[in-house]
Amino acid sequence: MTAPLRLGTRGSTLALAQSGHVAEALTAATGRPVELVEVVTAGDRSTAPVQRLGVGVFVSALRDALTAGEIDFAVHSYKDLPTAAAPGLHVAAVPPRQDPRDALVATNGRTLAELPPGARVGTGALRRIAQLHALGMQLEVSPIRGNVDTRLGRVLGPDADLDAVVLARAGLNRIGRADVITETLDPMLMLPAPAQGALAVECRADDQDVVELLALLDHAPSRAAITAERALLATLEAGCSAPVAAYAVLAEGEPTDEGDVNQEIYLRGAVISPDGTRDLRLSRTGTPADAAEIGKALAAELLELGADSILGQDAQAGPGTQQLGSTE
Ligand SMILES: NCc1[nH]cc(CCC(=O)O)c1CC(=O)O
Repeated sequence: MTAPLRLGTRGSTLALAQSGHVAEALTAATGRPVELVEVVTAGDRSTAPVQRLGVGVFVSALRDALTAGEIDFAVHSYKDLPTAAAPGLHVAAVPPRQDPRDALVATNGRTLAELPPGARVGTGALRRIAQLHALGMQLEVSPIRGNVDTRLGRVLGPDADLDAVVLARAGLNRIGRADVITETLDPMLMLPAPAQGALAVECRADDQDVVELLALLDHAPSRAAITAERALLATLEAGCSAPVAAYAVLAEGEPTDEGDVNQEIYLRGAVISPDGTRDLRLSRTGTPADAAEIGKALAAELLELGADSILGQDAQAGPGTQQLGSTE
């Protein structure tokens, strides 16, 4: 009998759901048993705002366990991965992406448009705070954090103190709570975080057996979309901490003269000041093979229009808004 592959995971409901899902898919594809190994990260132990901690805190303990050989692979929410490459590690699979959109969970079944001026909306991510302000609806946006259940409790629990929260639809789907969503937000209004809804399955780069097994779970269109979104983020990120959003979709483009089907990638990106008063949004189209170049080119266009001054403005806002990883 083959020894089970060890999959390192955080202990949160969301992480366990994601890891369990990948474990099942891998066993189905390879026949290899997978064992879950729980790893406690600094992010799980702390209650400080994620903006201050940086999302890297959720990731580093898993990466340390990988490097030390305590586990064979790990599953991350891709949007929580810093854009800097991790030495010696390799994202061997990007499984089919879940719904990347953000979702509103409001009291009394309300949609965003039904929230009155002064309504209290909770969210932790600067990207969401900025876009909520940019709507000009006089919403009172309060920073919240905690796991998905904690955040839902701010609206649905006995001690509810908010009118609504904004969360990733993918997270709610994965823990079986999509039923509480009162509106799925249009990406034109609430552009998702780069790589939202996607998973990164990571292992040691030199662990050839595991690299090959995990590659069976890779979904090329999802990887192309994430590549474009993260190239945009990485290009804008140089020392920045401002809200950056990006969303790429793959679609069938115009057929070639020979009648071949042509895949096209459509990337939309945004940089918004935290108070919502400066809001740059652009898009760009190309072929999936050029995903990274499209992301870089769109970032360059945003910088040309002044994204750097929005990013710089935010960097001067003080330690409370300093970021160490992505803005989520
Ligand atoms: N911010 C934390 C986080 N990291 C990943 C998800 C779930 C969605 C995903 O996998 O992209 C969430 C929750 C959320 O943003 O509401």
